[in-house]
Formats: sequence, C-alpha cells, structure tokens
Amino acid sequence: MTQADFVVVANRLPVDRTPDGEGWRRSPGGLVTALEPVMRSAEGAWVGWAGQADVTVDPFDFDGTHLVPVTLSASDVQLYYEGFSNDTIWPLYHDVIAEPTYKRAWWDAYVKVNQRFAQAAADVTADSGIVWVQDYQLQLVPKMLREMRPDLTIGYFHHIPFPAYGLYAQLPWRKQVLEGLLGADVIGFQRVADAGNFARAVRRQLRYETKASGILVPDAEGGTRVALAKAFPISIDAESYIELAQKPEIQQRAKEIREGLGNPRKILLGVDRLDYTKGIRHRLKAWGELLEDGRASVEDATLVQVASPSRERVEAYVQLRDEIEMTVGRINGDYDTTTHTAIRYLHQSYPREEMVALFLAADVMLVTALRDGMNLVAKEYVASRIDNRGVLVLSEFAGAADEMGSALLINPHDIDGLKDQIMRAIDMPAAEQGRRMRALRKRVRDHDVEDWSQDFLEALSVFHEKSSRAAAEQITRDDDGSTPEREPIDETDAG
Ligand SMILES: O=P(O)(O)OC[C@H]1O[C@H](O[C@H]2O[C@H](CO)[C@@H](O)[C@H](O)[C@H]2O)[C@H](O)[C@@H](O)[C@@H]1O
Ligand SMILES: O=c1ccn([C@@H]2O[C@H](COP(=O)(O)OP(=O)(O)O)[C@@H](O)[C@H]2O)c(=O)[nH]1
Repeated sequence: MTQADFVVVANRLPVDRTPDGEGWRRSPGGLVTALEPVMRSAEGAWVGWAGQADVTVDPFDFDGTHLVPVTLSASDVQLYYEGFSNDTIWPLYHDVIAEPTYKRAWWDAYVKVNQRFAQAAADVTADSGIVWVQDYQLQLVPKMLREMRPDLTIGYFHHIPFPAYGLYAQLPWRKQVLEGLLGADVIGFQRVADAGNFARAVRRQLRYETKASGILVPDAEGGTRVALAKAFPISIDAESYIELAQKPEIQQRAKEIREGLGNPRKILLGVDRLDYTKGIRHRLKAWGELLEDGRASVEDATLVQVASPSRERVEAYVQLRDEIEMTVGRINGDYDTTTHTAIRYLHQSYPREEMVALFLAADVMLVTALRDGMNLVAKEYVASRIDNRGVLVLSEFAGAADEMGSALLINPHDIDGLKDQIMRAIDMPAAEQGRRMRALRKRVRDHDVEDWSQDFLEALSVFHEKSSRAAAEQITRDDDGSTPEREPIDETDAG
C-alpha cells in the first residue's frame, strides 16, 4: 500500500462519484475549495468518502493527490452523515437555529464511522507522519488515531462555529467529543471566539487546566501533554479568482448575465448552499419588503439567488426548500414584469468560472448568514472585484466578519436594519465603494489560503519536532496571530 508523510482526512474527498457511477465531479462546499490548492502543492494523501452510499473504489491519483476512498453504507450515510453530523452537531454548533435531534443510534454510528476513518488514516500514513483531520464529522478521529499510532503528529481544523458553553452542554456525548478533539496536537478554529468557547467547555466538562491557547491533557503514560487550541481563519486562493476575473470570456459572460436580466440598474447576488444557517429567508423577506414599500423596483434592481442543493434528505433542508421556493414564487408573482424579475432563483451548482462571472455582474453581494464558520463566498466576491467596485453586505455572524470590517456589517435578524443597509449598498457612491473594496481586497490578498495552511502546518510542525510542552510554549511566544481587522463580536454565553 502507498503511504504518505502528509495525510488529510475529511468526510468528503475533493471529488464525488457522479450518479451514473462513471466519473467524478467536484464536491460541494468551502472545505473542498480551501483544501484543494493546499493538497495540489503538498503531494500528500486525502482520505474521505466518495459522496455516494455503498460505493467502493480503490485508492487512485487525481490532480496530483493520492485519494483514499472510505466506503459508507446506506445506513452509515443515514445515521452518521445525515443524522449525527447534520441533524445533531450541525444545528447545535450553529446556535440551535434548527432544533438538534439527539439519538443514541446516530451516536453509535458516528463512533463506528469515525473509527473507520481513523483506521484508514492509520493505514496510509508513513512512520512519524503528519495527519490533518478536518471538521465536525470526524471529531473523534484525533483521539482514536493517537491510540492507534502514537508516532503521528495530529492536527484538527474545525470549519464550523464552536458554540457557547450553555448550548454545547446540551450534547449528551459532550465529554467524549471534547476528549476526541483533544487527541490532536493543534486544534484550529475559524474565530477567536470559537477557540474560547472550546477552552471553556474543556474547563467546565473535563476540568483540564488551560493557559493562553494551551490545554493540559492527561497522556497515556500518566503524565500530561499540551494541546494547542487557537484561531486560524481560513481563506481562499485569491490569485486564482483574480486571474479568472481578468479573462475576457468571463467578463463577456458577466455582460451576458446582465443583459439576460434586462439590464437592471443594479444586480444583487446571494450564493449559498441551500442551508438554514445562511439566512436566505431573512434576505428574501428584506428584499420583498423593499419592493412592497416602493423603495426598490424590479427595473431598478434584481436579486440573483444561487441556492445550491445540499443535504437533500434531511427534513429541515426539505422544509427550507419548500419555504424558500414558495416565498420566491410569491414575490415574483407580485412584482415581476414581462421584462424584469424580482428574483432569479437558481437551485443549481455552478463551476468556478460561472461563479466569477456572477461576482463580476453583481453590484451588491448579500451574505446574511445567521451563523457561519467563515463564508468563503464573501472572500471570493471581493477577490474577483478587480475593478474595486461593488459592495459586500456581510452578516456579523459569519466568521468572515472578524476580518472584513470594511463591508456593510448587518444583523440579519434586524430586518429594518438589513433593508436600510441593502438600500445603502444600492445607492453607495463609487468613491465609497472603492475605498471599502480596496481595504477588503487587501485583507484577502494579504491572508490567502496558503497563509492559512502554512500558519496551521507550521504550528503543527513545531509539535512534530519538539515535546508538546516546548512546542506550545514556543507557539504562544512567537504568536503574531492573523490579527483580525477589528475585535471579534461578543458571544452570548449562557453557561
Ligand atoms: O459536505 P456537505 O455536507 O455537502 O457540506 C459542504 C461543506 O459545508 C461546510 O462548510 C464549512 O467550511 C467552509 C470552509 O472552511 C466555511 O467557510 C463554512 O462557513 C463552513 O460551513 C462544512 O463545514 C464542510 O464540512 C462541508 O463539506
Ligand atoms: O454553485 C455554486 C455554489 C457555491 N460554490 C462554492 O462553494 C463554496 C461555498 O463555501 P462557503 O464557505 O461560502 O460555504 P459552505 O457551503 O462551505 O458552508 C464556495 O467556494 C463557492 O464558490 C460553487 O462552486 N458553486
């Protein structure tokens, strides 16, 4: 079997099996967007699921990365992926926007599947190698892997929020999950607040001592080791978006998009997986009311909403789709004319080239998430705006808000405030657009996905070379942090 010195373990491979079983297509979501460029230059292996039940494929090479598929049965998909990952952890960690379901059979499946991923990673990693585990579907893997392979250096990155203690405490398996994560040497979060929430949960539940970003964890020999828990905000491959935005054919496509919409004065854009965390309902409500109030008209502005299909068998997602499609139908019925539309709704998934054309066509980008780990779309929009024009309306509840204070920050729950900021974005003078957009673009270019992975892997490599205590001390001492542009927003802590 081929072994690698550097191994990524994620729920998904970067590509999914196509439904006809013949080929492969890019997997959905920001995790894959972020890790793809990292892996292309790392010559490592990637352990993950091929996106369909009961598909068993031998390891293969794809785009310079060795892919190691993990098989999930239909029951695993239902209990581990749709159940525990996306109907327990996902809503709980996104501040209970939807009600989490706690089922013991789902937990049992989660443990079993995490064990399978840990075994696959243990098998494919060379002696003293580095393993980087990704995200909430695999929170138990770090501890399992450490027990199987104490020679490895283990990192974990958490792409979604880590909730305040008062919410986290609901989880019946709260201790096991914390212990699972603490199997890693470095545990990365999107925001400073997430790392703080995690450290608090560890203190409250496990009674472990924490000091700055270090956590003292009992080890197998009866001593203690230090694990590091801190923020490493993820980013994008900014240059690749700039390159696409410079291409004449993509600029031409942006013009066609505008013409296809009847050349409205302004185009507003939303791009999200169809997920209740993304605040699509709030956005539609605000836009519908602006049309109703007469503050906006369809000749003046059109909203293009890409809502890409996601987790389509989870009930909360089925309901959300029904609600959104009914609302879009109502608004369009009330306000469309034969030449202009209020909302161009697209329940589809587009390749990156089309995304950039949409970004270039959009005068206003609406990111109204109720809670979001980061939201890469916000960063992709500003990177693509090579003309330094356009306005980003950004929710305070998206991780991106910590770094993007020059956007128009909004609270999506405050519909009147959101309406005012949408109008402000529509009417913003070019000079102000330029000033804000330049600051946003500078931040994204100065901290791209390579900086993110380098920062994380450098922290991890210190653990590779030194004792955990010496490593934690050095990292805390050297910490220049990816300093956010402004203070993170306060987190409510009911605990
Ligand atoms: O794999 P799926 O169930 O189809 O979901 C897609 C991905 O969604 C989530 O993305 C998160 O990661 C992004 C990059 O760090 C971040 O910007 C975003 O805020 C997060 O929601 C999920 O965390 C991934 O595991 C999924 O693959
Ligand atoms: O039709 C689509 C919709 C989205 N995306 C990409 O999917 C990712 C979404 O990442 P984000 O962090 O915004 O949210 P997530 O879906 O991971 O929660 C971004 O890279 C988008 O450009 C895409 O390629 N095609």
